[in-house]
Amino acid sequence: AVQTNQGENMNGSKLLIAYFSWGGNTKHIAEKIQSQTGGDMFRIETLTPYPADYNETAYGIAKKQHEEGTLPPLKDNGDVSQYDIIFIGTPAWWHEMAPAVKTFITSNDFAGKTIVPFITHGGGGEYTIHEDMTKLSKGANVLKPLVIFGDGNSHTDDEIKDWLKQIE
Ligand SMILES: Cc1cc2nc3c(=O)[nH]c(=O)nc-3n(C[C@H](O)[C@H](O)[C@H](O)COP(=O)(O)O)c2cc1C
Repeated sequence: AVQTNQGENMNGSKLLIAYFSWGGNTKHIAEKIQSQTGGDMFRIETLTPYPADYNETAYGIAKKQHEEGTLPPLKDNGDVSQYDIIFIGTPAWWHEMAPAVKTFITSNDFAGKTIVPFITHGGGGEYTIHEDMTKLSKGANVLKPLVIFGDGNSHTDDEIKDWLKQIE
């Protein structure tokens, strides 16, 4: 569900921070972005939750979904219609965005909107997630992603501040 804050700033644009997070890293970064922008928050969650066990999730379900290109159903597809700028956060899962994020993007209309990706990873970096989001979100302007290893470090707040300059 959408948590409403002021939701509006950055020259009157309405901001949404949508993210998927299994282990908490991407959630942590989403919260940092929220505290600097005041955007509304939306947590992307699959209808069937992933198991808490790493191997079961990573090598079982997520790997299979990656190989088969599955779009897992979500608890709530969200609604981006009232927003101008949508931050989309994902962990790198098997060299791409998490399947739930694909479902979120393909079940919303991003035409004419701005997407600002943020990615957390375990050492592999951003892969082709920027290009993949551009292809999936037909008609959106997809800006430069923020790319964070794990849940960040003591420079992360400054990095977010610099990265946000592209939308000011
Ligand atoms: C299913 C799964 C697949 C992953 N695949 C990759 C990968 O391909 N490359 C990488 O650098 N890290 C990979 N990781 C590590 C995560 O991207 C990293 O820990 C991320 O920060 C997790 O975000 P979260 O805590 O919000 O879920 C994977 C983790 C999981 C659970």
